[in-house]
Amino acid sequence: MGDRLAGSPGQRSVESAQNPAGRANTVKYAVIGAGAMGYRYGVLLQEKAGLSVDFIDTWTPNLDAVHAQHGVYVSRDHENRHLVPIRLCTPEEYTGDPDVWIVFVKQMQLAGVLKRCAHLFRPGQYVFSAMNGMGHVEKLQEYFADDHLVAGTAMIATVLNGPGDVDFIGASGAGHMHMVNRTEKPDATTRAMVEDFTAANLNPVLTENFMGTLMAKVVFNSVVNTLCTMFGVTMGEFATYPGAQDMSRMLLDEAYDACERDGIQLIETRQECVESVDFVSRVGNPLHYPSMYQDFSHGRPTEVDYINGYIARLGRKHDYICRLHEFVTHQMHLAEAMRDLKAAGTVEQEDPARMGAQQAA
Ligand SMILES: CC(C)(CO)[C@@H](O)C(=O)[O-]
Repeated sequence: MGDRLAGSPGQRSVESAQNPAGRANTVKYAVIGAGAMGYRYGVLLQEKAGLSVDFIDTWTPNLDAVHAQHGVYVSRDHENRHLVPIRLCTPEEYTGDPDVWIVFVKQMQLAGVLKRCAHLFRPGQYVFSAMNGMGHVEKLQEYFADDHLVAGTAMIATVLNGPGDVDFIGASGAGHMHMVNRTEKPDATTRAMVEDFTAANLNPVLTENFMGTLMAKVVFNSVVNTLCTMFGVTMGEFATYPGAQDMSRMLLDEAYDACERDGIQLIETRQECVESVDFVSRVGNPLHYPSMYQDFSHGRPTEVDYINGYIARLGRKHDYICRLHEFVTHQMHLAEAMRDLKAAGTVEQEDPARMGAQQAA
């Protein structure tokens, strides 16, 4: 274990020692992006796997809250809210040299955050990210070589209640994730990460199909994230609609057609994906509002361009027009635009009295 990060040029050697959880493992992690998923990965690696984890963030209210309360408040399914001490600072304040960076930043903020962290990146360090959507890999490649880049997906629901306050949705050990090397060739460090993520109860599955793994999650999110957000419903509420599976199948078929034209072999069949959307919505996370809804309801831009929009662009690349995904992308942007107009007071709020008068007329 001690030499698992040593070996090839530019790689580092990590001393073998027992960590507090009694495992022979001294990999140091640092999380960039202390939001919902960043907290979930970092806190679980720290608490369950007993590993050293630092957190870096750029959102001042989050930094202020964590410093004032000396940690992050963690709940599970809205219960058992307790304080977990963590080390959190800005990229400019950070002086550590982790072995593996874990990156969870919103797609549209990633380039700026990586630029602020650039002085911290050193040869030999690995990067891992399981962000929603597609667009992050190219940005990470600007700083990390392909043989030090591990991507992934997380079927793990988490909500940031506010600065320094996170809610892990689902029972301990519920949910799972996939990991895949950019080179599609797992190495010793990747296997060590799998071991750490397993100890952290994140249930990782290692694959050797880069695009097929990442796109399987993008197509999943292209259904539940976008539809739940547009209609302001939980995943469970969506699944109760009798036409939910038909809608899933329509969006998924088009997404699979685009992927196939690009030579991407998804790790799930179309039918498995329809069933996965249904199962995760109905059984896995019925009470969860997907992360896109959390952005939308807090007045932030959504990641739709990196999910449905990405699928649509993939199709266009092969002269295949994903009409549903293009339309849904527009609808989501329309919803964002109308939300912003209402917030700015330039669109009349619904007036029940006026509505009644119109109906009577
Ligand atoms: C839908 C989801 C819960 C799947 O893990 C997650 O991707 C999310 O909230 O965006």
